[in-house]
Amino acid sequence: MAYLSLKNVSKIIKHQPVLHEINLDVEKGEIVALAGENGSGKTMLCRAVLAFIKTSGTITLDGKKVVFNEQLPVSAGTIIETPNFIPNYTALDNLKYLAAIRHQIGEAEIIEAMQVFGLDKKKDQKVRDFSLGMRQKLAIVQAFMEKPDLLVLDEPTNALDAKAVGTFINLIKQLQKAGTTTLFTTHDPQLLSQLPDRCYHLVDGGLEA
Ligand SMILES: Nc1ncnc2c1ncn2[C@@H]1O[C@H](COP(=O)(O)OP(=O)(O)OP(=O)(O)O)[C@@H](O)[C@H]1O
Repeated sequence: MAYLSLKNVSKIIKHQPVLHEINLDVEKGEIVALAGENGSGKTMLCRAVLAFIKTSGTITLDGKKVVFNEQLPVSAGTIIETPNFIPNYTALDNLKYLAAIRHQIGEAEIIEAMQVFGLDKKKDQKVRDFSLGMRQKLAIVQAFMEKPDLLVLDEPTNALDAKAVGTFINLIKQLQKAGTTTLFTTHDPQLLSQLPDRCYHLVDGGLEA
């Protein structure tokens, strides 16, 4: 069985099908991209995999069922839409606050993760003074800093400059070598051509290879 498996996953909101009979298998360590027009269902699909929304059909991770609103069977790092940080906290304190939920990593590991985008130099700056791109980099750092088994990243390179997109591509490929599985959405043709092992298009809630 595939590491991440979706079987006939559908979601209807207000009589409108937003996900339609989605079947998708992702092997452990694969990098899979979801592309598609605005409103085609990419974010919904990410939310379904993360158990944030109730769907019909079956989603499994590592052979275990994903159940709405319950803890996922594997560790997951996520970016879903606009990253939410506490504006009056520094970048480092925001990450420490998040890391305190699982108690898996300490300050040294957090700062090491921040170094990927050079954010260690900005660690004592309050997030309210961060640019959009800096916030996005911080969102990527919070997603991978605990080295989760699965990354589900909704438009991870939004607001990133070309150099930072390159850094992101290298990062995800490095994590892949360590066994991380990544599902991400994007509108960025550069990212689509350079990063994923496989790419799917969503059209009106349906998946096309
Ligand atoms: N709370 C909601 N109530 C009703 N419809 C919703 C709700 N949230 C999302 N939708 C609808 O679900 C569909 C899929 O939305 P989704 O956010 O997954 O699109 P997307 O592919 O991520 O788009 P984008 O590229 O703009 O981020 C859209 O038609 C949207 O209007």
